[in-house]
Amino acid sequence: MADLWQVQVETAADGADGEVEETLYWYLTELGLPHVERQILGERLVLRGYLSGETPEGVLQRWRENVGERLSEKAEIGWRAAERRDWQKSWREHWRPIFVGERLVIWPVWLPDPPGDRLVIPLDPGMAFGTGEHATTRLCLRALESVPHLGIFADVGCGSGVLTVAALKLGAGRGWAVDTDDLAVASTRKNLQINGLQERAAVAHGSTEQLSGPLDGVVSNILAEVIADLAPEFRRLVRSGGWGIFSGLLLTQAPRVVEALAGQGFELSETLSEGDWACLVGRFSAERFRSAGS
Ligand SMILES: C[S@@+](CC[C@H](N)C(=O)[O-])C[C@H]1O[C@@H](n2cnc3c(N)ncnc32)[C@H](O)[C@@H]1O
Repeated sequence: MADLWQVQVETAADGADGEVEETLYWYLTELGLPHVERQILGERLVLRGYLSGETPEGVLQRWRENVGERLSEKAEIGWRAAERRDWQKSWREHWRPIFVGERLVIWPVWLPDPPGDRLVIPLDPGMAFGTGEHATTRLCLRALESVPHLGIFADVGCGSGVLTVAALKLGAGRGWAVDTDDLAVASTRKNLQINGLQERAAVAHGSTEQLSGPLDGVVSNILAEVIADLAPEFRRLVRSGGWGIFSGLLLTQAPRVVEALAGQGFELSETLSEGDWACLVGRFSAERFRSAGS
């Protein structure tokens, strides 16, 4: 078994085809790649990421067929066995500080001298998703900045823990972080420790079944279908008037997810977007939920 798989997608670098790049990022995220490196080599754009070596090669083959159905003419797709140290080296070379919203900066923990005029989130995400490189993470961070009272919250699908750490630094009192992936749970614990916040958040393996309310709010950056399926759970957990921030979805998927959430009393106040990605921001209202008879 390979230590890791290095997955690489190559396409024309020509900017007119930004849509191809967006689509490729989407497919890479769906495959579960936590970080995607982007390099321009001459006329070619190369997107590269690393996946657990436990991923069966058949999964990669099926994935290539799916991508090929839409992009066979435009992208070359390949993978090879790689070692953990390849990933560590390339990751440290490529990941840069990421400035988000008005107040935050995500700072690779191994770099010196973070800026003094921002709330710094030193992070070592390891193999977990949540470096700030992906638009959906940045959208959730921007949305968190805008919530006046974060209170007690849950981060469902915490990945590296970046949203949990940010919410606590932005003034939340306490947090719960859950994820179905062991690597993410370990990464969130590590990042809470790096930030000295381990006493203010509880981390558990699993999903919403690990949580009980009432919470002041929930943030969840997963995938459109998962958020729609979890809508009744979010309602169960969040108090009336509490906030909700949901991402991991494309703008085209937003209406379906909004409908599922609205059925649980969620009132959308804003849809943030970056490229094709969307983030839903709103509150859970008691009235509509009760009148729906649930
Ligand atoms: C896109 S990443 C988000 C990571 C981080 N919160 C961020 O915003 O960058 C989604 C995470 O959700 C986790 N996940 C997927 N389905 C889940 C579920 N049903 N319940 C909890 N976590 C889930 C994945 O393991 C992954 O770590």
